[in-house]
Amino acid sequence: MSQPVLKVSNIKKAYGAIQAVGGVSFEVMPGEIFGVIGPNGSGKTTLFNSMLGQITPDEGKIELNGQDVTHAGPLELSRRGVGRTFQTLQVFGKMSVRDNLIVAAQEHQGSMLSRMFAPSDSGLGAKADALIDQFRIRHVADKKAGELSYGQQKLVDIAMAFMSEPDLVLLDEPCAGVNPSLVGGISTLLKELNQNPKFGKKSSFVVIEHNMDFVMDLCHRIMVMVEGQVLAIGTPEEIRNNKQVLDAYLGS
Ligand SMILES: Nc1ncnc2c1ncn2[C@@H]1O[C@H](COP(=O)(O)OP(=O)(O)OP(=O)(O)O)[C@@H](O)[C@H]1O
Repeated sequence: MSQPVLKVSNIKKAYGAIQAVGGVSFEVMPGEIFGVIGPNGSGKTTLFNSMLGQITPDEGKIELNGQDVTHAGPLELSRRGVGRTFQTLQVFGKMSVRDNLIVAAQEHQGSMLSRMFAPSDSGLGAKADALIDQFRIRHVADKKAGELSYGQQKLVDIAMAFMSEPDLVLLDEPCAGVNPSLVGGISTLLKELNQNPKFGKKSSFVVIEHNMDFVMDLCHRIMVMVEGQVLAIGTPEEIRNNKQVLDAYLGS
């Protein structure tokens, strides 16, 4: 059996008396799309921020491809192959869509100094163009990102995470604020990126999302969190039919 891309073991994080995450463990396998759901305040964001090096857990271990990254910061994690999208848009509104993608990859590649001496786009333009086609945003590639609709900006935001050819992409509410008519398109796109990656390298995804239809349709396995604990991990079918999940979350 292959090694997990991500292995999270007994992560705990408290804020004063609030145990935001109270001992969470799971594994994400290569090529897997793993969903994290749970009611507001169940600890999803705290867990995500631990995996992204933005907060240090009080206890537990996080391993990426078998390496301990529990204390790695966001930049180191990015260099080790972790891409991310944010709940709120991170695009530069005054820059073109294409330049946003190029800058996202440069951020990943190195320091300001190394970038100053690098050729203008270091071959990243071709990569940006490939993603622009895959994301079907060619018609807006030269427009300022700030002039695009929110849904289109969200697509640019997601594409930015794929510029660094990540092993693992953490998607924080990719459907938040997106017009329901676009949600199906995002799901199709993510499945396509998972099955037929543009750069010949399969990524695993961890997705936090409140839109249940989207999660059930997209994810191979889903983890349900309640009050900082794992209530269940299973396939969409198993989660849909789990009585505890229905009582604690889906049925509410
Ligand atoms: N920086 C912080 N300081 C104090 N308490 C916090 C902090 N961040 C989160 N919490 C608390 O930890 C608990 C878990 O919050 P968290 O944001 O991780 O949940 P969540 O599942 O992501 O919620 P949502 O779905 O609303 O984003 C909540 O009780 C929250 O109030």
